[in-house]
Amino acid sequence: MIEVSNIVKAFSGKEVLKGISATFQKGQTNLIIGGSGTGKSVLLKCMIGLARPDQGNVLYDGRDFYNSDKDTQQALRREMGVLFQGGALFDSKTVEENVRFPLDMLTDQSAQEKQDRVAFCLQRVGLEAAAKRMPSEISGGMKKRVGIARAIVMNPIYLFCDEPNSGLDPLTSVKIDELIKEITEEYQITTIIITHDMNSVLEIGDNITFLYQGNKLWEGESKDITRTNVPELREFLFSNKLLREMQN
Ligand SMILES: Nc1ncnc2c1ncn2[C@@H]1O[C@H](COP(=O)(O)OP(=O)(O)OP(=O)(O)O)[C@@H](O)[C@H]1O
Repeated sequence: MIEVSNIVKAFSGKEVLKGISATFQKGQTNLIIGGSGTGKSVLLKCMIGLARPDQGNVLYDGRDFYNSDKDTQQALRREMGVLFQGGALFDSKTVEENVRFPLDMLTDQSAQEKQDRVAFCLQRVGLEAAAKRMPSEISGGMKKRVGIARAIVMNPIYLFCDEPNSGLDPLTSVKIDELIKEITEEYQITTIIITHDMNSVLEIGDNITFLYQGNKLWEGESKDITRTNVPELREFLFSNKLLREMQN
């Protein structure tokens, strides 16, 4: 479980997060949604230690990230897997080298142990046959799968995904969503996903946090979201034609 409490963050005097509190449960896909520039990525950066909040705390199963010493922060970081927007693969490395990279950097595992773990993760995302290929030789959906395999290679307790569906066709998006949800449930990971994808909101939103101009305006499950009375959330949701038609 991750708890953020009263997170405030400003850049050059402009507050982009105005006191965000939320709880993200283990074994659930927790979505953060909201319009452009509303603070989703900054919140994610505050959670993973890439941007220090001006106020507030981030607790990882009770462990306070910003009030810990450097060694504890380092240990917590190793418990986090991150799927970056666009995949962030190394173009000059093969698929399996990309997945192995965190093991090379952060562990002293033997070559055999690493090979076994990489093979397991590639098999888990259905990419065992692509191990020797270069990122330039695989599709966008496959690249996301490589990113997921790399994000789970260290056996994370917490998984962060920044727009995992960006640039994918609807069918591939659904498959990526299903894979992230399966992995979350199978390994009981606390997963946080930033998304703009309405299908994800409806299909895998165990818990949804809606941000608007740096404030949290709504939190709940996907089954309740379309019945919301929050005007900003309604406007956000029903700018989507399909949802508008479902309403009628
Ligand atoms: N390093 C920074 N320096 C100054 N301003 C920043 C910085 N990072 C983010 N911001 C500002 O903070 C606000 C929130 O940005 P953020 O990237 O969190 O938005 P977002 O909700 O993730 O949007 P999008 O969906 O478009 O990615 C924006 O106004 C952005 O310009």
